[in-house]
Amino acid sequence: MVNPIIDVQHLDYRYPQQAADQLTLHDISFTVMPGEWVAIVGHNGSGKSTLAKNLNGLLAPAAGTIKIDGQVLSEDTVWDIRKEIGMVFQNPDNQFVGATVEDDVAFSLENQGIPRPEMLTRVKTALTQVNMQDFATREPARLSGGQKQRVALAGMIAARPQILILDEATSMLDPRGRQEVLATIREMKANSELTVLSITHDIDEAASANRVLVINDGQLKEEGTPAEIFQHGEALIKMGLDMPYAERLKAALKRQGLQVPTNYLTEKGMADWLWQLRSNK
Ligand SMILES: Nc1ncnc2c1ncn2[C@@H]1O[C@H](COP(=O)(O)OP(=O)(O)OP(=O)(O)O)[C@@H](O)[C@H]1O
Repeated sequence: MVNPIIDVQHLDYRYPQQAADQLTLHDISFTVMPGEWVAIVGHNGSGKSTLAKNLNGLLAPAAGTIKIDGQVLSEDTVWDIRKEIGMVFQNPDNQFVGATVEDDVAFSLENQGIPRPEMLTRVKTALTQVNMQDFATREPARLSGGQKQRVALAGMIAARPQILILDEATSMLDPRGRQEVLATIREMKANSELTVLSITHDIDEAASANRVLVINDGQLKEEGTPAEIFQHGEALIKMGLDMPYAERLKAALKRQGLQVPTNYLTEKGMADWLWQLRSNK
């Protein structure tokens, strides 16, 4: 039997300045299987980043347990567990440690004791995958927000963690840049049993997941496939997601009296359905 790689049970979290009866995360339980891609959505301030920081021990729960790859997260295991988790934040500024882009991407590899020739290959490949190969000798601080996010992602690609947590990690990229990064992550998943947890407002990123968790007011409110979650239409906006174009089109056609498919369709799926409708006339 395969065990979950992430197992969260009855997690409560409170920030130090919060009163004893206040919680930022309340009774959150979920599991993620190895190789799964899970998106976490929810409106601003619902507790998604707080959850991500609990998962790699940056914050310590008030109650509940977190198991990563079978190990209970505690003061004793946190350093081992962090080696398995790569995290990319919305604002990667605080994550840069190297004087140049390539030094920065190499940093975690040096810590892992990877031999230099392999390190150089991995750094180069990772920078090429995120389209930053021409910036290898630049200073990370001088890059744009989107470029910084690409470099932070390259660091994770090179380090090859078992679990990749993306906290709004594509938010500063333009739509094409986001698609490129998502394609890179899909490729990484195809080549290894990478588990991805992505916190996002981006509908395409959420649609790339196998499963979506909806967090509201610090609680896990819903869980389902992207198709199940996207059927909520207008309620998606309350969940912190933008409604996909195909769903907006469906809603508009429905208002015109057309019987539209109830299952979730991509833009291509919607276009195919419209073609079929037209040829059946
Ligand atoms: N360091 C902190 N100290 C105290 N409260 C905090 C701290 N960081 C976040 N919070 C509060 O905890 C709640 C959850 O914040 P969190 O950043 O986890 O939400 P989020 O869902 O990730 O939001 P966003 O989508 O805006 O990133 C918010 O009310 C926030 O104000």
